[in-house]
Amino acid sequence: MRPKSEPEKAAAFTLFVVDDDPIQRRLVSAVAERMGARVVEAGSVGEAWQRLGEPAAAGFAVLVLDLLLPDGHGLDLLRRLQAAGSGLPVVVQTARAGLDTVVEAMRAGACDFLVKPASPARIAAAIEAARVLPFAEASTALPARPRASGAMGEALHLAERAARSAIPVLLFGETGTGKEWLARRIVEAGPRAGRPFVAVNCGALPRELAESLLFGHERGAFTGATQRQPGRFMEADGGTLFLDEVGDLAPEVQVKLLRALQEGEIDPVGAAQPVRTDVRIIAATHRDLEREVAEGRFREDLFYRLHVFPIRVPPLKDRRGEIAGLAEVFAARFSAGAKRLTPAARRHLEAADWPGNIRQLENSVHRAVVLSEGERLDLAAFGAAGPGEEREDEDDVAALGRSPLPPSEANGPAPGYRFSPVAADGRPMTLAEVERETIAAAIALHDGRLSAAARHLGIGRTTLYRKLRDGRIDGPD
Ligand SMILES: Nc1ncnc2c1ncn2[C@@H]1O[C@H](COP(=O)(O)OP(=O)(O)OP(=O)(O)O)[C@@H](O)[C@H]1O
Repeated sequence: MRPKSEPEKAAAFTLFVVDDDPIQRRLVSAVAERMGARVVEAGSVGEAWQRLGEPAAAGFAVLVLDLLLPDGHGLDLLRRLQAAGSGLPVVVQTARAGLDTVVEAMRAGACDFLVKPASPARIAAAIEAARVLPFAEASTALPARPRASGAMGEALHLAERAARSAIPVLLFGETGTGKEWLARRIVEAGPRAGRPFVAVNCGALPRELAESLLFGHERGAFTGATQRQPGRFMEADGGTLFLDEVGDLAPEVQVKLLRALQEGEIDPVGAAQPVRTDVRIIAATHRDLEREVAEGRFREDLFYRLHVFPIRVPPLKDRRGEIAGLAEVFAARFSAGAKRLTPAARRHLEAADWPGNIRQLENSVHRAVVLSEGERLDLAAFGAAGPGEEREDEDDVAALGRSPLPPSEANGPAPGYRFSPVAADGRPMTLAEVERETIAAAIALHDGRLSAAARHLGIGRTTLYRKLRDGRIDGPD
């Protein structure tokens, strides 16, 4: 519990600041002292290590650590602290140029980072967050020792760390692997739980409206702007903005996002003054952002800003141990607890490849729940397995004959395709738009191979060509 009453708020804590620059030390000390702290200072790795060995170090509440020190690197100190099992929360400070080392620092256990020159408000916020959020308390919503497989275990472990701070997080992984799901878990486990969580699919933002949808606009800022709109950033103020498919942002929006991340300020379209916001960014992408940078489609400076804490969410085929559990969770959810999978159905799901990952599994189970009549979700409900397979499960094989859909249709919607019949401006789509969206998704899913996309859509290649021509859908080159 955070203290609320005045006397408790003033209770002193000890801040340890390590920086070779006396002006920087003074700046941090002044902020901390205003927060009621006692400050201990050191100017080098050697001096810091010595102080940390003294009995008084047991009372240190937070360490603000510069990375470039005259006798070594702050990271080494951080690693030594971690190796020694110290629970001291560490906020690292770095010069603008050294941003790539921030990734390492966060991985080595730092809970936040400050880019010099950081404003007193930013320094105070980082110290406060580090101080009131001891690791154990912060991480209750994420399993401490995840039951997930190795690859997902690593992601959950990093997510737990990310939950402790307000730094940007970049989640990357195939579509449907649970990036948004993980973003929500990160937020729920941290100090922004219960505050706004605004999710934006950057890939679905119409280019000409993207800027004003994200950053807002003033009345009269452009033709049709009859009212002032706050934009998603302002909606997320105090909370979190989840930018899905961040790699799809147009270059002019990338510039504005960079500024928001760097300065904590946004420029609504047509506004005379910038607006300060307090928004934590969690971004996600299924693209190889490094390649996007190399090929000039994504700004390098923005990439480094977003990439301070990357977490890879592995595909479901590398997490087979989770499949049965997830399927049971979905079955229980969609049937209000009434239906369970048969062992054969579970084995079948575990063996499948799931190119659309958890979303595809979820869709399959949903469909199975709708199709099945009894309490058991058997192979037939999944439109699975020719007779001969899974013979040991008599009920399942017998049930195959009752499947109301042929297997190909019973496998769930196109893998990885998320159907959202709502246009970016919030109105229901027209049928033509739905068709365009579905075709575009199928083409994307098959990496631009039109024959495969046509087969997938159940139409001929010529029909697809015609639709591409008439529907103004961007086909591959
Ligand atoms: N560990 C999990 N437990 C339960 N449900 C999950 C889990 N991970 C993902 N899901 C569910 O799977 C579906 C897909 O997850 P999510 O939308 O987070 O994927 P994504 O990686 O963000 O996809 P995209 O890249 O297409 O946006 C969602 O309905 C989500 O609730």
